[in-house]
Amino acid sequence: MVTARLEILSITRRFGGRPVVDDLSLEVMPGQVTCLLGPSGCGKSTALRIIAGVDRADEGEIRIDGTPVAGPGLFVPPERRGTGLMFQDFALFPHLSVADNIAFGLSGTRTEKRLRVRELLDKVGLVRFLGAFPHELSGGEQQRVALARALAPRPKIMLMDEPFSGLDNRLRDGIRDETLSILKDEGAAVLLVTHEPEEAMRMADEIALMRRGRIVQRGAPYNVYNAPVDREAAAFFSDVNVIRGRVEGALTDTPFGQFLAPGQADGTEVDIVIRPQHVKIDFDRGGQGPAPSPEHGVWARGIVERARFIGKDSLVEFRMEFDGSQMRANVPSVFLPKPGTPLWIAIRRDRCFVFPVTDRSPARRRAG
Ligand SMILES: Nc1ncnc2c1ncn2[C@@H]1O[C@H](COP(=O)(O)OP(=O)(O)OP(=O)(O)O)[C@@H](O)[C@H]1O
Repeated sequence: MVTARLEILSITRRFGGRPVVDDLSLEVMPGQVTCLLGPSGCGKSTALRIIAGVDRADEGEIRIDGTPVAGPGLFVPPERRGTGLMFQDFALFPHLSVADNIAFGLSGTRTEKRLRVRELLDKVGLVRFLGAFPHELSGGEQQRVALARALAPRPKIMLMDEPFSGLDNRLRDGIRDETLSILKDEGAAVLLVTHEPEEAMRMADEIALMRRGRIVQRGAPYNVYNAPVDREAAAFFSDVNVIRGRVEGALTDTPFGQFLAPGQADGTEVDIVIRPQHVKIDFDRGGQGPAPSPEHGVWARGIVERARFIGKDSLVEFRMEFDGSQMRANVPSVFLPKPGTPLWIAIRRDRCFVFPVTDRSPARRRAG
């Protein structure tokens, strides 16, 4: 069995008595990218800072290649942990050339250093900037130099905190892909902190979804997106429709007919959650209903309240005839029906998630 490069064992960090990182455990294997994903303030950066060794946990242990580097009575300083760091403000040293910036943390002979700098600049496609100074480079180019600098000493673990957030939107996708391929090439274990689900899905082999200091779900991006643990996890990745119902005999009534709520006791309130991109719509055909198409699922009638153009899609909002609840559909080809238009809406049961309502579930939105 391959040993995990990075093992985080039950770390807790409190500020003013409040646990900001709360009994968090995680491991990252060599060559794997794990994204610590969560909303602002959930404790991601604090966790990363503890792993880097720039902060200390109150409890728990950290191991690198099986060797403890932090734990009760033990603290290995950051520079001896063999980790590469890349933070949001990846400031390069302004008075050093690109080559000297990259060579900064390197040991070895001058020739060895020169070769490594050259190899990395080749990887990030910036050999021509070898002698340039940071202010002569664009934001994207500086970011690539920062990556080269972090990778230069061949860290076994790369810790990255929102490394792309300072970049222009148009640059970001390209640089993310390029960074990913360089990281894979170097074989480092990567832990990347982000609050953007798209970034995590694009970069990660594994997503660790974090909330209020804890990891609530871990898995491949596909699984975390398609099998969320609860309503909040589903809603973190996209806007969601929520149909609230009460269970009677393992069934709950919805505008789309009865839904199974297996394992839920009578009287339990449940939320049926579906993403707007999984909602289909069809015309009313003079009151005759939609054309039968079992692949689209179960149908219900709604009245258009609003339709908005949102780039390549449009977002259509409905009020359901059944109970006045609201639903939204993302329609891929731009389609802007007028308010008041009756339309049919279909959802597939296998695209819906059913969760019992908890104290934290906001109430269903109602029209009017
Ligand atoms: N040194 C500190 N002293 C007191 N509170 C702190 C300290 N560092 C962080 N916190 C608090 O801990 C919480 C988590 O902060 P952290 O930066 O880890 O969150 P985050 O998930 O990385 O958020 P963001 O994405 O906004 O950076 C916040 O409420 C923050 O105010």
